[in-house]
Amino acid sequence: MEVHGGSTLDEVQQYVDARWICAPEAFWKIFRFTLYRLYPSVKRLQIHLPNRHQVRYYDHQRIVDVLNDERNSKTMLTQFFALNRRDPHSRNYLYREIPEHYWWNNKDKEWNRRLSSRKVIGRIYIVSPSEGEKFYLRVLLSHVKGPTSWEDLLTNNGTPFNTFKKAAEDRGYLEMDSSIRDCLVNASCVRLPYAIRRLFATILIFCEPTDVRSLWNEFFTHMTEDYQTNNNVVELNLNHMLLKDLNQLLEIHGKSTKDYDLPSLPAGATEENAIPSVIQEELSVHIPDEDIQAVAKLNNDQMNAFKIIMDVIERKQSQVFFIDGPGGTGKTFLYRTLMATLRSQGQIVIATASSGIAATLLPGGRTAHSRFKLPFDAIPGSNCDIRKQTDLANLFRLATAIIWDEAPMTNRYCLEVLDKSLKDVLNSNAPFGGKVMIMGGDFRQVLPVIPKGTKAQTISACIIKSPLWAHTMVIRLRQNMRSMHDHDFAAFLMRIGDGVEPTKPDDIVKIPPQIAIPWEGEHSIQIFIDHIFPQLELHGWDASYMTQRAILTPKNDDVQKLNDILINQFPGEEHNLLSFDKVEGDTHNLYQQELLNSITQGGLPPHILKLKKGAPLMLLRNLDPRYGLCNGTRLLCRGLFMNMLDVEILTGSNAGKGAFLPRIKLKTSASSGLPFVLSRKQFPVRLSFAITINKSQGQTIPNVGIYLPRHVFSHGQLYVALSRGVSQNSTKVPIRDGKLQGYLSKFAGLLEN
Ligand SMILES: Nc1ncnc2c1ncn2[C@@H]1O[C@H](COP(=O)(O)OP(=O)(O)OP(=O)(O)O)[C@@H](O)[C@H]1O
Repeated sequence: MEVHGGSTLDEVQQYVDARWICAPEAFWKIFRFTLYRLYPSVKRLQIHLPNRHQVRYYDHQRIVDVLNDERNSKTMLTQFFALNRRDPHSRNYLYREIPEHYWWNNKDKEWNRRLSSRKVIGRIYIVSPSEGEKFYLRVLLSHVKGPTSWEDLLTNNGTPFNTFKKAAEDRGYLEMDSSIRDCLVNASCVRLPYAIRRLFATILIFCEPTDVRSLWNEFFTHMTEDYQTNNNVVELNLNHMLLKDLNQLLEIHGKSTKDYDLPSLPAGATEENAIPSVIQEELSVHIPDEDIQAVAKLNNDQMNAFKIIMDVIERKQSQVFFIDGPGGTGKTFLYRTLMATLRSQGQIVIATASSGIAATLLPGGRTAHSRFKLPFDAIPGSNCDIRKQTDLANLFRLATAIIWDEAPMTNRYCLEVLDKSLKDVLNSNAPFGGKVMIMGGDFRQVLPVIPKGTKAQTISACIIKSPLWAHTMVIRLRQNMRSMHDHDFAAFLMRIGDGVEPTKPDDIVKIPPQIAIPWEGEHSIQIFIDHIFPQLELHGWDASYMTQRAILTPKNDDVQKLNDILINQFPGEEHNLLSFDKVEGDTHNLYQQELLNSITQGGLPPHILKLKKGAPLMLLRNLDPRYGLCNGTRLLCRGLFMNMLDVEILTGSNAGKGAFLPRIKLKTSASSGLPFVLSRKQFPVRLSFAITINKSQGQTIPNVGIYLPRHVFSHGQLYVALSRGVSQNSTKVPIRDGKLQGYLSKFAGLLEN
C-alpha cells in the first residue's frame, strides 16, 4: 500500500503509516506489557579467521589508534581461547556450549561465569563451505572442546598443521576421498583374505566406490592370499576364483561382478552343468554335531512335534505347521534338530526367520524377506520376486521343508504373498505349493508393527487372521527349557505372557523380590549395572562374558544413556568416531551440521560413536545374513581405525568368526518425520551393553537386566524382556518401592528419571 506520494520511496515510513493498531494492542502498549519474549535466549557467537575479525570505529578516529586499541583485538572467539587458558572448567565445553555456562561481558570484552540458571543457547554464525578455511575453522570449533589458542586448534596429537582443513581432516571430522582405500589398507594389514573379500563385496554394495578397478588391482593379492597357499594355481585361475567368490557374496544383494568395473569371467569359467550357487550353498550348510545329537535330548512335547513333522515328510505329504510355544520352550532347538536330521540325509531345508537376529540362530538362516524376496510393504495382490525359470525357483522345488521362525511378527499379507508365489512356481494349489511349511513363534511376544496403527489393526495384521490359518496344524510346546531349573520363574513368566498375573492400578505388575532391585535414587542404577556386569573393568575383550549379559529397555534414549555409563566404566582408551552427515539434494547447505549431527533414530548409528577395544556392539544393517551379519547381531570390537572396524561375531551360528566393517551410508526413512532425507556415513553399529527389548527377541541372555523407567509401550514387551532370563537369581529389574492404595510392596515400572 502506498500512503505517501512523491518521488522518494521510504519503505520504513510507509510501514509506519500503514500500521493499524487495534484496541487490545493499543492497551497492551499503553500498559507496557512485554511485546515479545524469547526463551531460552539465543546468543550468536562470532567466528573469524585469525586477525580477520570486524572492527567498528568512528569516522573521526585515526586508524593507527584503532589498531593499537587492545579492546579491538578482543572478540568472543579470542576471549573463548583466553577463558580456556585461565579456567579449567570451561575446557569441558565446546564454543557453542559456552553461553550456557558463561555470559559475554561486552563492556570488558570477556566471558564471565554465569551465576543465574537462565537457559541460554549458543549458536555459531553460519559459514558456507564455499568460504574455505573459515568453514573448516567452524568444523573444528564444533568438535574441539577447550582450545586455548589458534595454534592449539591447529595441532592434533602434537602435530601442528598450517591449515584448518588439514587439522580437521587429521582429527577425522571431514570425509576423505581416500576413506574406502584406507579401509581396505587397514584390513589388509590383518591378513584375513576371506574377510577382505567379504569387505570388498560390502564396499561394492554399500559404499559406492568410484574407481573399482584400481581397488581391485591394488588389493588383488590380499584377497587371494589363501588361494595361493592352498593351491598351486596360476594368476588367471586366481582371477576366476576371486570373481566367483565375489559373485557369491554379491548375489545375496541381487548383484553380480558384471554390475561393477571388474574383469569379466570368461564363458567357460562357469560350468554349464554345475549346481547353481543358491542350491550349492544350501547343500553345504554346516551341520553342527550337537544338533545331530539333539534328537536324544528332545523333551516329550518336542519329540511329539518332531515325530509328527518327520512322519509327514517321510510320507511325502504336504502340511503347514505352527509350533506354538512360550519363550524358552525350545522352538529354535526343535527347528535345529529337524534341520540337522534332514540335512544330514542330504535334504534341503530352507531356514528363515522374520527378524535378522532370529535368522542368525538357525544354521544357514536368512531373513524371510530376503530369502522369499518379499515386497517391502506386502499388500493383497503383491508378489514375491521369484521367477519360475530361476535357480531360486529350483531351490524351492528341491526343498523338503521351509522353516519360518518368529512368524507372528510378520504381517499376514507376507504369508499370503509367499503362498501365492509358491503355488505359482510349484504348479500346485495346495497351501504353499504343497511344501512342508514349519512356522513357529509365540503370540505373547512382539506382533507385527503397524506404524501408528490401532490395536485392532495390529490384530487384523496377525497371521491367525489369514485364511491360511485354517489349513495350519498347531503343535504346542509347554515346558520352559530356558528356565527349567527355576519352576517358580517359569510359572511367573507364563502368567505374565498369558496376561493373568494380577495387576495393580495403571497395569503395574508385582515383581518377585528375588528379581527386584529397590530404587533408592540415582545410585541404584550403579548397583543394577554391577549385578549384570560385575567387575566390568576386568572383562575387556571377554567374548563369553559379553554374550552372557545385557540390559534390556524399551526405548532407544535409555539404551543410549545406559551404554554411555557402561562405556565410561569399560577399560581401555576411548575413541570417538564421527559420522559425516548431509541432506540429500541440499545444494545450498540450508541445514547446519549441528542440526544433522543431533538427529538420533533407532535404525541410525550415533553421530559420535564412542568406542573402546573389546566393547560389545550391535550391527544395524543386514550386511551379510549368510555369514551371520544381520541387523541385531551382537559383535565384539577387536580393532578400530578411522575407516575400518575389526569385529568378532558374538551371537548365532557364526559366533567366533571375524569380519571387517566399512563406514556405509545410512539414510533416514520416510517414517522418520523429517522434512528431508538425512544421509549419515558411519559404521553401522551401536554399543550393545544395553539393547532395546525388541532387538532381544529370540535370544537367551543368562544375566539379564531390565530397565523400565517408563511403561513398556507395546504388546508382549515385558514378557519378551523377562523371558530372556534363565532364573530369578540372574534376572534383575530395578523397581520403586511404593505404597500404592495402602498396599506396601514392590512394583515394576516407573523409575523416576
Ligand atoms: N530339549 C532340550 N534340551 C536341552 N536344552 C534345551 C532343550 N530345548 C531347549 N533347550 C535350551 O533352552 C534354551 C531356550 O531354547 P530356544 O531358544 O530354542 O527357545 P525358543 O522357544 O526358541 O525361545 P524364544 O521364543 O525366546 O525364541 C536354549 O538355551 C536351548 O538350548
